[in-house]
Amino acid sequence: MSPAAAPESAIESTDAPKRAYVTFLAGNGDYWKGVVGLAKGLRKVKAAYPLIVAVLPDVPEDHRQILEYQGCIVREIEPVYPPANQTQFAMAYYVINYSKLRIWEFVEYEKLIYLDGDIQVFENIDHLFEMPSGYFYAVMDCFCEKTWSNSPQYKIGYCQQCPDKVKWPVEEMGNPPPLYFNAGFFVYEPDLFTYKDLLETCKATTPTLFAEQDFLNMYFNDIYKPIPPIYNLVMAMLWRHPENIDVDKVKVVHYCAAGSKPWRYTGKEENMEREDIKMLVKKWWEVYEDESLDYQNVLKSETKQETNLTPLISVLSEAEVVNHITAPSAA
Ligand SMILES: O=c1ccn([C@@H]2O[C@H](COP(=O)(O)OP(=O)(O)O[C@H]3O[C@H](CO)[C@H](O)[C@H](O)[C@H]3O)[C@@H](O)[C@H]2O)c(=O)[nH]1
Ligand SMILES: O[C@H]1[C@H](O)[C@@H](O)[C@H](O)[C@@H](O)[C@H]1O
Ligand SMILES: [Mn+2]
Repeated sequence: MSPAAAPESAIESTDAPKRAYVTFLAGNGDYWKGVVGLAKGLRKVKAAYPLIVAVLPDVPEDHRQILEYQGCIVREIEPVYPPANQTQFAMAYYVINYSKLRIWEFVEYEKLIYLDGDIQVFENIDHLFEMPSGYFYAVMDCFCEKTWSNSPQYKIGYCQQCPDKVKWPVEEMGNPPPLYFNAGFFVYEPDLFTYKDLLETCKATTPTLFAEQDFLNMYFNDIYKPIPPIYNLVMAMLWRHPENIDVDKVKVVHYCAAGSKPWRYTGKEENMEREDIKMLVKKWWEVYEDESLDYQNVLKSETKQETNLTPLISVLSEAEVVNHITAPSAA
């Protein structure tokens, strides 16, 4: 059995709607470590669905092999570039993220949950697939960090996380901006019409500060439904809006604050010496380093269990009591 094929076969054996988790990987840097951590985290919480990694052509073969070894389904996607000579309006660092739009093409899946590679899942979130279809689900962002300093929200001191603290100046500026989500985590439905329309609309849209995140916010504004911050803890929430967060209830952590990526963490950057941050970085490392969560080790221990059960199963099936379905657990 090839390591990459197993998770898919696990769900092919049922009539359940096809679902998966999906992340995105670009370049030959160290983000693959985040993806390995994520694959192991999903396994730890016994996610029922596999992890697809949408990779750009510049991801080296040895990194792809590591991901397959971890049970991921690796799928190459073509890069998407925003209109030429307009890229100076978006942060260069974010430009590759437009390629994320390709994941609307994965129509053999009915519903997918997208997660950034710098996200970790600490509790099972399969139930999010059960939310009504027809919407785009994601967590509301926070506007208080310096990354937002060029935005009107930041200049006014307005944040949608506490809209009554500094009120939006309706008289001068009109209605407050629509709710805005962080695009590191979302629940969506792939669809070819939407896919083509996303690409065409993107071509005709001037890139802005947060690149595809701004674009997705604009595009899905009508069907956006906020979900609680426990499904994508944007780290700055811990010091900007502690009253909105109960860190013990958080299921999904997004290591997005400057200096917080666990595999690069030094503790030197602003806020990084906080106890809650240290604790979350430590929790990420515990998953990443846990060899019992390596896909190959999980396969081996499952095979062992099956071998132990074989005599009992064959007696039972002779009596036509059981149907022996050998579907390995997913992810
Ligand atoms: O060299 C890189 C850079 C990024 N990525 C992938 O792209 C994702 C997004 O990059 P970051 O996580 O570093 O970015 P942030 O979390 O700071 O960015 C946020 O804003 C971005 C705007 O482009 C995206 O919307 C992103 O999903 C959202 O979480 C990564 O997780 C990873 O999956 C790579 O694979 N290699
Ligand atoms: O996508 C960005 C990014 O993740 C930043 O680190 C964060 O400050 C923002 O709130 C977010 O919108
Ligand atoms: Mn991220």
